[in-house]
Amino acid sequence: MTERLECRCYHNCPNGKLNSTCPALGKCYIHLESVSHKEHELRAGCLPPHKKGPKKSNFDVNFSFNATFIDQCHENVDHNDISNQNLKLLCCDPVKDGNLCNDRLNMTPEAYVQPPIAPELSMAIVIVISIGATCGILLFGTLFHRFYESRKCKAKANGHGVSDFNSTESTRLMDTTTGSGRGTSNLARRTIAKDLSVSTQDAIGQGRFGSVFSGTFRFDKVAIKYFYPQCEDSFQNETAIFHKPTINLRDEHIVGFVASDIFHSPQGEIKRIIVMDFIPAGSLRDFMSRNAAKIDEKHSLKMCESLVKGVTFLHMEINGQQGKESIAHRDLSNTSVMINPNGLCCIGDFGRAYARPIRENADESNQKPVFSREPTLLYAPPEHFLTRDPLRGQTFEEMTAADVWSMGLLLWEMTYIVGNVNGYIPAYSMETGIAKNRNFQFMHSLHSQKIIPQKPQFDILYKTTTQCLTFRWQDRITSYKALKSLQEIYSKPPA
Ligand SMILES: Nc1ncnc2c1ncn2[C@@H]1O[C@H](COP(=O)(O)OP(=O)(O)OP(=O)(O)O)[C@@H](O)[C@H]1O
Repeated sequence: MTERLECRCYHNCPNGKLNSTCPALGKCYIHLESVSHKEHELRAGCLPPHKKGPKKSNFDVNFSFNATFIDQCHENVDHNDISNQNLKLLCCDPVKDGNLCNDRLNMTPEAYVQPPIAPELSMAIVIVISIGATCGILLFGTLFHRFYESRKCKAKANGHGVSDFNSTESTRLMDTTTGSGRGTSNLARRTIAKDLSVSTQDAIGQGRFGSVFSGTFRFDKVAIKYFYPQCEDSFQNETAIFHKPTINLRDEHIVGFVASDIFHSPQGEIKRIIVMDFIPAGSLRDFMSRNAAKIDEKHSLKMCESLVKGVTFLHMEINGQQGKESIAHRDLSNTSVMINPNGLCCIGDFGRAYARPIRENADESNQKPVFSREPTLLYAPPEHFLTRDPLRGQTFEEMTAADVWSMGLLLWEMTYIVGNVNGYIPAYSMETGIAKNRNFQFMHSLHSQKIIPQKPQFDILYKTTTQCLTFRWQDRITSYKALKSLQEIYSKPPA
């Protein structure tokens, strides 16, 4: 009785089993394919009997195996046909080599060869890389442009290149109106647009970051600040502060925020506006320049107290539903403080402000991000020029101490004006002369001399003022302490 010969089969058995045997009609094979460096797939099974003739012989489809492999196991095989270098096939003849001969075939995987990339795939990779490179160049270009624009903004902020009111920028802003002459014309076309009207004639002033117009919003008189396109970060910062749900800045000492908006002008330019309460008397500088002779001791003290109250309110963290985060203003000056109809100070311009999140630890080492916008140099504290590393962020305590310095200079201005026949004298004017000279280098050399403004005639607040004007920020009193000192002074009966 002749023995019925079989081959070992893995993954390719006629009975569908994983590991079994199959009837050996021809040769037995093992087949190892390396899928990667680590993964190798072993198959084994029976090949159909070899037939001479066309390469792709009609063998039993039950084996579902590629005819190319059959040829490799017979004498007429062309081994150069094997295109896949990660594939190895060995055969044995069960008639000569014995039953289940492929069990004894030994095959180890060879070093995995990275298969060549198909031309379509390489084309796809080339396209993806080209698109990526183009996007990268465009992105770089955009970033460079924005960096350049923000440098321009900073240059303006430092007092270089601030155009006067007939500048191109102003003209462009005016172009956004219908230009119908007197009367109002609608500027904003979206969200707040239907309620806002502004006249081309009603320009109030111009700062480093935008131009201010007066207008009406839902029948209330408002001031509308149009930010220069390159000063987007100031607009974003101010808008973010007023829109933060954790900050409620409704207070008599803060300029009321009405709305902010971004829209396209009819010329397609992007306009960023902040609408705020209109303050008829304008800034502290405007008010003191126009009313120097009228400011007496009583009014001076009221103005000083209201400023200190405003700064204390900003610095204070208030818990509860109507609470607020601690805010450092970081750009207090004679133009960011306004004078309300009661003749009291209210603080505006939050383009450089920083709000400390309520739960944040007051840890001094907790450095805040560096802001690109420069403060108003005259009111910036000495450390801004002498010791600060511009690449290093500040702690929140340094920021509030900087506010206290600026507040000290404003207290000095509001007391120095009393009885001063020369009218309004901004801080350090005697020392720095013409305003145009006040660049960074100038302020650096001024503060290197450790000069603080001289004692005014009306000197009741001078002690508190000097406690705000210490050269080491760590030695300055807090705004709250300044408020307490002022209230103590006011409570004393006149001598
Ligand atoms: N809410 C307002 N009501 C009335 N006038 C305002 C109001 N806000 C600003 N102004 C006027 O517009 C001027 C320009 O204000 P803006 O805030 O643009 O710049 P600034 O504070 O003067 O200077 P900078 O922004 O460069 O520090 C002010 O000096 C003030 O006269």
